[in-house]
Amino acid sequence: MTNVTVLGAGAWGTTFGQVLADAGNNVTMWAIEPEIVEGIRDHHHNGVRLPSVAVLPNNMTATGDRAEAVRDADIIIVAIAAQFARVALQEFKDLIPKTALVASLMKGIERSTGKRMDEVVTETLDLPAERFAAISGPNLSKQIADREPAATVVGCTDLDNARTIAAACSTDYFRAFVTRDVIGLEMCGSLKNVVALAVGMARGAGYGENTAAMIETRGLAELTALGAAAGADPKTFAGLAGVGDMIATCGSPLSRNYTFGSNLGKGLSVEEATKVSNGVAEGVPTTDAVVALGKQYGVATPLATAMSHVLSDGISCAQMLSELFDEGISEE
Ligand SMILES: NC(=O)C1=CN([C@@H]2O[C@H](COP(=O)(O)OP(=O)(O)OC[C@H]3O[C@@H](n4cnc5c(N)ncnc54)[C@H](OP(=O)(O)O)[C@@H]3O)[C@@H](O)[C@H]2O)C=CC1
Ligand SMILES: O=C(CO)COP(=O)(O)O
Repeated sequence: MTNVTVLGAGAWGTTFGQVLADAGNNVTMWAIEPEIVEGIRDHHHNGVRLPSVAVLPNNMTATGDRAEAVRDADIIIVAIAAQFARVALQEFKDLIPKTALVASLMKGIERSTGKRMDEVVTETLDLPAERFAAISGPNLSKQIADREPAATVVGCTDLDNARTIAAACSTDYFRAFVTRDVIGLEMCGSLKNVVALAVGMARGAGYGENTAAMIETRGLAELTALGAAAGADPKTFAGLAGVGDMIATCGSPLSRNYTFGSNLGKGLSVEEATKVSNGVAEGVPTTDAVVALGKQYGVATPLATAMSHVLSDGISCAQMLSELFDEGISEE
């Protein structure tokens, strides 16, 4: 029996814990908040972050004790809001078993450093690259919590380790593919959130499918160019973690990023949209990091730049859309 520990009992962390439990693993959730720990451990319920699931599986428990959480773990899954991953993981640095594999569900770029989560996790835990995996795909948590069929991609430079993690999270409703392209998965997952903010904003402002499709395809071109410059395999962007996640996230009010954008499009301020957000909208802090990465790699990032002007300067949706294009006629 494999012992899997999930750090962070948010909506996706808890849902993924359920997937792992359904796959037959012993699952331990670690959370800071005592209310969440007690809820999962004593009542098999996470009423704070995943109230839609009435009863979590029996082979899923929780603790607030860091050492106890990871002591016997074969696999550790990190599901903490990206901007807090470094500070949270520092506390685990000397506790992680020397043979454990560590996988990240997070989709964001650290704003203060411009680093991807693979960089943040390996650096903070002093973990060799071959023991780190990124997990990314079209994975809206509520639908997977309802056990609707879905798939994801597990990326690790060591394909055998990717396969081990993929096997640990495979169930009759959840399928995991593997890749070596960790950078591609990280860039897809992080950058599509910025695109979802823009699509949500356009939809919230009342625009239709043509506008959404325009933003999505221009966004895909932008994230492919930036990802390739960062070292990703461009093929990854056409797969589940790229186009797949873009379709799911940009088309669903279940996405926190889409909904955040939609609220901006309806006229809410960034502060107001943050207040009503049902969980972390990673695209918000990631937007500026994408702009900075674009400058670092010499890649144009008109979409992220326009969204940055929305978030920092409060420009309108129409202004944001007009900033996406040059004055002249350009080749697609
Ligand atoms: N929800 C989804 O559908 C999907 C989410 N993701 C990604 O997974 C990651 C987690 O998302 P999700 O679980 O949905 O997010 P939630 O907003 O539901 O939860 C965020 C998690 O981060 C934790 N956290 C925040 N700050 C700290 C801190 N300082 N120390 C420790 N823990 C902290 C929260 O703990 P606490 O509850 O105690 O505040 C909570 O467990 C994100 O990067 C997201 O982009 C990826 C695919 C799908
Ligand atoms: O990444 C997701 C779906 O794959 C979830 O998106 P949100 O974080 O916007 O809810």
